[in-house]
Amino acid sequence: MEFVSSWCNNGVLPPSYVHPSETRPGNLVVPPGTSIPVIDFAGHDRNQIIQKILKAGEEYGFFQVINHGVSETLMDDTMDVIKEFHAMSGMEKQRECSKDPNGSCKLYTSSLDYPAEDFHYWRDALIHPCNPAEECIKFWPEKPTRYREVIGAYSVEMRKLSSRILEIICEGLGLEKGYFSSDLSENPKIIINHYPVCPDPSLTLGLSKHKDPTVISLVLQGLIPGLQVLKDGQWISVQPHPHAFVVNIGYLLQIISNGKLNGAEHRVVTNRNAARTTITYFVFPTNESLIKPAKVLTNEQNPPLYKDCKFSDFFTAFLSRAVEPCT
Ligand SMILES: O=C(O)CCC(=O)C(=O)O
Ligand SMILES: [Fe+2]
Repeated sequence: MEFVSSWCNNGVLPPSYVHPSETRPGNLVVPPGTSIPVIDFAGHDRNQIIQKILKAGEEYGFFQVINHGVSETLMDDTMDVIKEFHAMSGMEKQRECSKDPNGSCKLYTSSLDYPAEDFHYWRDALIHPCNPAEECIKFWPEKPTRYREVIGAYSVEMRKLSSRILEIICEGLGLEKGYFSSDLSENPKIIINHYPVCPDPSLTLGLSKHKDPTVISLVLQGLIPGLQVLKDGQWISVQPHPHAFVVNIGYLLQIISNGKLNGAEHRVVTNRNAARTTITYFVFPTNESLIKPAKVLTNEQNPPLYKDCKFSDFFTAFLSRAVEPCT
């Protein structure tokens, strides 16, 4: 199993990457008009921001934030470092991701279960934990030389920004203060996706339709489009917005909000002219966390739509592609 980036320059899309006609993107032109809300954190008062986030979470399960307080220099440095990482040779990447005997840094191609796939995905990826920093960072890559410094600083900022967004959602949903600043957000992970230039984007995918198994996810997607969200049965593109973060309601928040917020399905299409590299901060709970609809959001008229379930069980069901775990 070789990384796509190691052989993609031969200009051929191997048959195992050609997806069936029902799931391949085909026509890559997505309908204009419906666009994912862009929320300006500096432009509104707190109540307006709460309302905008809740509305976007209900209607799209996605929104973008601008003027979020994260330094643009750090965002640019992060983009540079992740591109440099994926530009290294396969052997070098393997070596830099093998420092933990327990395998906490996972480098892979397509999905975590390549041998079981019917069709492969046009992407290489690295995922690793980022909290607590002092336990994780010593296993991260040391090449590119600034990896630990930059991704370490980036993780700190993502923890702050995700907590801020979750506090807003907490208040908007009427949950008790600090609901998410608990075991529900204690095990965040960084995932770095790389989608090389692809000879025929109409036939393949970078990532198939999925919901994230997270509370929320924060994506830095750079300037190359590729991320699409399923809205009312149609794929719409998440238009790149310089220095914005794309925020995505995960399936866990859909459960906790008892279906009020929508863990939206999304996918990634590839690009014929430009490679795309993205970094996502996944807000994950600890394995022992109990995932369940918040009590204040259920009553006789609104019975719980999901069963209580331990995060580790949810995740196992999710990986086995159970369509709606915890129902
Ligand atoms: O690369 C992207 O734009 C999104 C990646 C994503 O959806 C994921 O890693 O779950
Ligand atoms: Fe995702």
